[in-house]
Amino acid sequence: MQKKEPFIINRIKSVGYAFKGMLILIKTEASIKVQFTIAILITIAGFYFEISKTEWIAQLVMIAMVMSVEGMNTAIEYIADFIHPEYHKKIGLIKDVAAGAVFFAGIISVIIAGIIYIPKFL
Ligand SMILES: Nc1ncnc2c1ncn2[C@@H]1O[C@H](COP(=O)(O)OP(=O)(O)OP(=O)(O)O)[C@@H](O)[C@H]1O
Repeated sequence: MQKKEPFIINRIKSVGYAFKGMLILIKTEASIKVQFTIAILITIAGFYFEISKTEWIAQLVMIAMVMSVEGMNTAIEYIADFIHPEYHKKIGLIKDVAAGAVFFAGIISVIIAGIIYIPKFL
């Protein structure tokens, strides 16, 4: 029987796997690369325009939201391609719906960015 590893070792390993997954997303996924670049630029803008604490919270939540949902979308695409690499209407629907979820987060983050930054130019 395999010896059960201590809880803390198990948790540390899980964080390691999650970190590896995050690096894979940033290094290999074009959409994540674009979103990561936008996240850096908008963070620089946050410092430049000295946005408020509430604006920082809204901005950071939206960065996390978009990148997390995009990561999940990528995982769904990987599963879809693994279980059915050939063309199938249902796979198309699954991928479209997963991409649609990212779109929700994307639209809301553009609106929030507008609420934060448009008044800085008026
Ligand atoms: N196996 C398939 N069967 C049917 N339609 C597919 C299939 N693979 C992809 N599609 C269609 O092509 C679209 C793009 O799929 P793809 O896997 O290329 O995602 P992507 O463009 O890389 O997405 P992202 O930019 O989020 O990474 C899907 O939303 C779907 O409409």
